[in-house]
Amino acid sequence: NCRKTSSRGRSVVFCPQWDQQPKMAGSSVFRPGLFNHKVAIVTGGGTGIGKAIAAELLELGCNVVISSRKAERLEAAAQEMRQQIPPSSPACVIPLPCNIRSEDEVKGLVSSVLQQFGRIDFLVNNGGGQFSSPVEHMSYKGWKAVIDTNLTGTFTCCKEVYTAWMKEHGGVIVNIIADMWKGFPGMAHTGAARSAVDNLTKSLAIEWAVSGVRVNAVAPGTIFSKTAMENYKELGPNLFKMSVPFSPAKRLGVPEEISSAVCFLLSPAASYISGATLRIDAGQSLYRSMWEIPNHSAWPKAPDGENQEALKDLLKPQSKL
Ligand SMILES: CCCCCCCCCCC/C=C/C(=O)SCCNC(=O)CCNC(=O)[C@H](O)C(C)(C)COP(=O)(O)OP(=O)(O)OC[C@H]1O[C@@H](n2cnc3c(N)ncnc32)[C@H](O)[C@@H]1OP(=O)(O)O
Ligand SMILES: NC(=O)C1=CN([C@@H]2O[C@H](COP(=O)(O)OP(=O)(O)OC[C@H]3O[C@@H](n4cnc5c(N)ncnc54)[C@H](OP(=O)(O)O)[C@@H]3O)[C@@H](O)[C@H]2O)C=CC1
Repeated sequence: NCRKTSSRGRSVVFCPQWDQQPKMAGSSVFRPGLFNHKVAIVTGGGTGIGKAIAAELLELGCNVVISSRKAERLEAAAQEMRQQIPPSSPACVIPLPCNIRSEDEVKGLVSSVLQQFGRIDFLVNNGGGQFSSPVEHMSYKGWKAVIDTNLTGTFTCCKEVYTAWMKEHGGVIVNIIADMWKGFPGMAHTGAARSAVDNLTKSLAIEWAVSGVRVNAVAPGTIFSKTAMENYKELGPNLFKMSVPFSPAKRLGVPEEISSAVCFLLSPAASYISGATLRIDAGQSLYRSMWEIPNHSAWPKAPDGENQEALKDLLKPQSKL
């Protein structure tokens, strides 16, 4: 009963929940059954943002494969999500462990999904992460772990899903990246990887248009979840608390604010959108950097001349300018 007729006689979709403020966690604003019989792989689908994406897809009737390294946590998340599926829904959720850093494991994941479901309509590359460290203290191994996960892992998942299914049948891919638009001091490895995925998204959107595959990215601002916070160990609570003033919203985002955008990009409502990156950050990327630069005199001096003299005058304690 979401369908209404507009004044021009067109059938439009109207969901009463759209009037609700705010959106309820665990309740999609999209039409129930929107993704009935579709099949999605959500990497990192057992925690945080990925779990919210998987739950919203399930609510919309999609069969969802959640995948990440830790099998037990994945199974527990799947059990929890199963409790929310109404008996009338055709949807199901299954956990399939896979480390996206391993090409063989990704190949295994894709072939298991095709064996079990016979199709893959959606791929959400959400699995990933990083640790905080200035570059000078970052080891080669640490840099590589982050690049292998966020960049190469995304490449591998995209390539395997495309060659095994989407090349012949079409599909939609959404890559989760980050707010790296001003660089990412303190987490330069992830900034470099996510920026590369932003570019990869555009290349794939063009290369795979011929197969009817749409490829987009979502760049979240600072999104709070317990698992995201725990990743940073004892630094976690402070990192997330410290981030609040840097959001124009003056609050952090939550995973459900990312999942609705991902569902939009996967849906027919986005049928003409490809190669785009949607920033979901309340404007954070347009605002202040969190990286403090202390006062210093290390910068190279400006060239001598009349402008430099005038500038010195301006900066004198009792300048008349
Ligand atoms: C001062 C900072 C200013 C920045 C402001 C921050 C604002 C708040 C944050 C907002 C943005 C949030 C973004 C998010 O993405 S939140 C989600 C976080 N979730 C995750 O990151 C989950 C997944 N993460 C991981 O699995 C790991 O972080 C990692 C990708 C690194 C993989 O780890 P894994 O344990 O699987 O890898 P390895 O065992 O192979 O280790 C490889 C080497 O990596 C180095 N390393 C790993 N962790 C650390 C660490 N905490 N500190 C320093 N170095 C680290 C290390 O060299 C590892 O090798 P060794 O163990 O042999 O030394
Ligand atoms: N929270 C935030 O503020 C932001 C998050 N992001 C990104 O969004 C995504 C989700 O993060 P979020 O939900 O917040 O944090 P979480 O830590 O809850 O999620 C990270 C997920 O990625 C999985 N993962 C990590 N490494 C691998 C791997 N090698 N293979 C497969 N799965 C892996 C983890 O599962 P497991 O350990 O079982 O493998 C976990 O489920 C991440 O890519 C994150 O970096 C981007 C911008 C901001």
